[in-house]
Amino acid sequence: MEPTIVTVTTLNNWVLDFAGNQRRIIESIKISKDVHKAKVRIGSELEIPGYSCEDHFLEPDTFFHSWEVLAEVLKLTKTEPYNDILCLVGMCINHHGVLYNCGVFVYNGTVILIKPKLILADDGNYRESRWFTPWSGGTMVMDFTLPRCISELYGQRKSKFGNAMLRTEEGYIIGTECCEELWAPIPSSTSLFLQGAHVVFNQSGSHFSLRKLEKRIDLIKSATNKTGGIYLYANNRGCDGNRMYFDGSSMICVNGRIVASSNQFNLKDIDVLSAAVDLSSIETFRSPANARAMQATESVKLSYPIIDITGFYLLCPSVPCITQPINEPGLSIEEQIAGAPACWLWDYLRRSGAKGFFLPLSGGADSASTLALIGCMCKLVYDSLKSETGYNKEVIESDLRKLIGRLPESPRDLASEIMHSAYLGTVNSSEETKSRSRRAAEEIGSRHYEVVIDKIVESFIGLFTRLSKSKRPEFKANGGTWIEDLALQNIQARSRMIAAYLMGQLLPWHQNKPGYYLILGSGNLEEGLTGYMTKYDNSSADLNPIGGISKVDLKRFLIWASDKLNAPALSEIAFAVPTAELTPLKEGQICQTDEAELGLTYPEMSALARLRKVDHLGPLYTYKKLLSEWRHLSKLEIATKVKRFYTLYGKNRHKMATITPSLHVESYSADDNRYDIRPLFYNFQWEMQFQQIDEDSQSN
Ligand SMILES: Nc1ncnc2c1ncn2[C@@H]1O[C@H](COP(=O)(O)OP(=O)(O)OC[C@H]2O[C@@H]([n+]3cccc(C(=O)O)c3)[C@H](O)[C@@H]2O)[C@@H](O)[C@H]1O
Ligand SMILES: Nc1ncnc2c1ncn2[C@@H]1O[C@H](COP(=O)(O)OP(=O)(O)OP(=O)(O)O)[C@@H](O)[C@H]1O
Ligand SMILES: NC(=O)CC[C@H](N)C(=O)O
Repeated sequence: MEPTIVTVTTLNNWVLDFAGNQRRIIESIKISKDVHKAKVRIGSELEIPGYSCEDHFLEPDTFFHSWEVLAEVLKLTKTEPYNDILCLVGMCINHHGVLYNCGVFVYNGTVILIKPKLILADDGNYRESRWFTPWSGGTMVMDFTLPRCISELYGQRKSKFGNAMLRTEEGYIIGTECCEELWAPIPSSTSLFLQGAHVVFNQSGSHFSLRKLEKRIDLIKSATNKTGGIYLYANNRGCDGNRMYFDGSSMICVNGRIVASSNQFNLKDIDVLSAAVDLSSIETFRSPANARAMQATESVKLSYPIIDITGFYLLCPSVPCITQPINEPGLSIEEQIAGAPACWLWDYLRRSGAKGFFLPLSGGADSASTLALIGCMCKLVYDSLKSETGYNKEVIESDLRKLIGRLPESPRDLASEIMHSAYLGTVNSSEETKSRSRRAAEEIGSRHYEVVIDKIVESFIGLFTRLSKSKRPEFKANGGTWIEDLALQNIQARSRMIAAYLMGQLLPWHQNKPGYYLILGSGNLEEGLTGYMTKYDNSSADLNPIGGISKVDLKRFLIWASDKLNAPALSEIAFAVPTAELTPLKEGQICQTDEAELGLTYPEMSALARLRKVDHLGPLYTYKKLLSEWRHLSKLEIATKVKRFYTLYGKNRHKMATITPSLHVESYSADDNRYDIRPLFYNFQWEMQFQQIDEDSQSN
């Protein structure tokens, strides 16, 4: 047996919060040593400045403060009791005027090696090459002159910079790769392991998206299941100031099997994962694998430079037992939909300085889902308050005291302080939705109000009739045109948002609290894509927790949440027919339903949206693909649905410019600002595209 103890840290860091990030990094090193007696501590990608700094990576301040934080790490690890632990820290570094995304190896107060990222992440949400350059110096290592704040500490003037591996006193070889390098067809870790690395680290900034963890686990396991070795994967966690949620799930893997994993969703600011691993198991795994050996001997031509870590022994001879493999982590879709937004909302709330949320609650599935997510957040906060210890408990307690002035006695108690909702009814609203809205709010614990907004709407219409010399717009049901009908719908919806901002501002004052409440919007992903919402109503809240989630998944989530939160009204809402309630009721009954107005069902929209964004198909190729997928429909029916979708999408794309910021969840997200980068307006006649669809669908 050749045992050692390693730790992988998952920190909830925040962009440019250098003081906070420093506290968390320092504390994580202390825990690694004090609690876990570890020989190795690795942190995530860009943990010092925070992953999502974006154009702040162009500011010299970001680099300057990052070095200052690294100086504190050097001071901590220079002497007893926090020396003799190899640390890998993530930060940005300017070398000869080129900006690199780097991992910095530190041992006993010395910078041993700076390893720049070799392959940058540039797809989907990522745009790293806007700021950084990938290292293209191959296996070259150069001298790096350390800045004065480092050299003044202990006199180290130079360090190594480049693509190298490290060697311990016993001869164990250590390498590292950075996030995207694992996602490439030939990961850097493969050549590191083939060239003899025993342990490879991965520093990641990998965001949550539904069903993505499975792919990540496959990649992590595949890093060692053919080459053998120990793989330490450290990811960020939390909302670091943007639309993404970094979902932790840091892992330790030995010869293709996961031996430890941190949670995907929790509220720990500092999460240190450790494992006792047997280094001798690598040789026994490797030696029978001839194919590996053949490629290993071939790969020596690449020949990484090796840097010795003087005085560092990786072995911990007194480890009593080795950590055993665990089941692969994985949560249901419902748990993922609850987990990511709940954590993201808590980070957003505590970091924004707001005192709570205000939600226009219609009694429909979208706003009820938003309410349920707040319910899940309150439960998570309360459960964490009870279960956490030490640093993490102190942080949760301090955040709660700042937010509500005390510690809550239950999730509902917390909700009653921070969650506020209102049914904003008009003559077009029904008793059913009003009652469902009230009951759902009560069950979650939201302070609920019932407000009638007819007078506001009427005064807007009055404003126009004075101008139009009494020419009064009418609903279509009352003999008006579509133009009149839409204008009358839109003014109701838009008035709601204005009323919501008024309530979000004045309710805290009325409740003798300082501050303001964040206005929550509740447009689902398909509504955003097709523009089935009113511009400057739902497009203009402060944040929208469900904007990246499909209505199909939201329904499943509501039924699940109804059970978990003991809130029966949520499941009643999930089974109700979605309706905007913006047009007159017929004999007290709803006559406007979403799917009938749109001419598409929500599952159909979800499928079309996936083909547009994930498969990158335009109208004609979408139609062609669906001919084989939707065998239950005729050519003509498919053509009509594809054209309807693309007409709505093309006509309403402009609404994405003012869309409420939402958490990134689904791979076919339509968030124009960061993820779905496309024009603001189209010729939505799609002349050539639709003509070809027509020719084909009308032929035999
Ligand atoms: N190319 C372009 N670039 C920039 N802006 C453009 C534009 N084209 C129109 N616009 C602007 O957009 C406006 C039209 O958009 P908008 O005001 O949203 O109005 P619009 O899209 O016409 O109507 C909203 C639709 O959403 C439906 N809906 C469904 C469910 C719920 C709700 C709800 O609100 O609760 C609403 C409602 O039934 C209606 O069909 C135009 O009046 C114009 O100001
Ligand atoms: N009567 C209402 N009271 C308060 N808010 C409302 C009311 N009607 C609409 N809203 C707000 O406008 C948003 C958009 O309405 P929409 O009809 O699209 O969603 P919904 O009613 O929540 O769900 P569904 O589409 O499933 O009926 C709602 O999510 C809600 O925030
Ligand atoms: N930061 C990165 O390199 C991201 C890599 C990867 N594509 C992911 O989504 O996790």
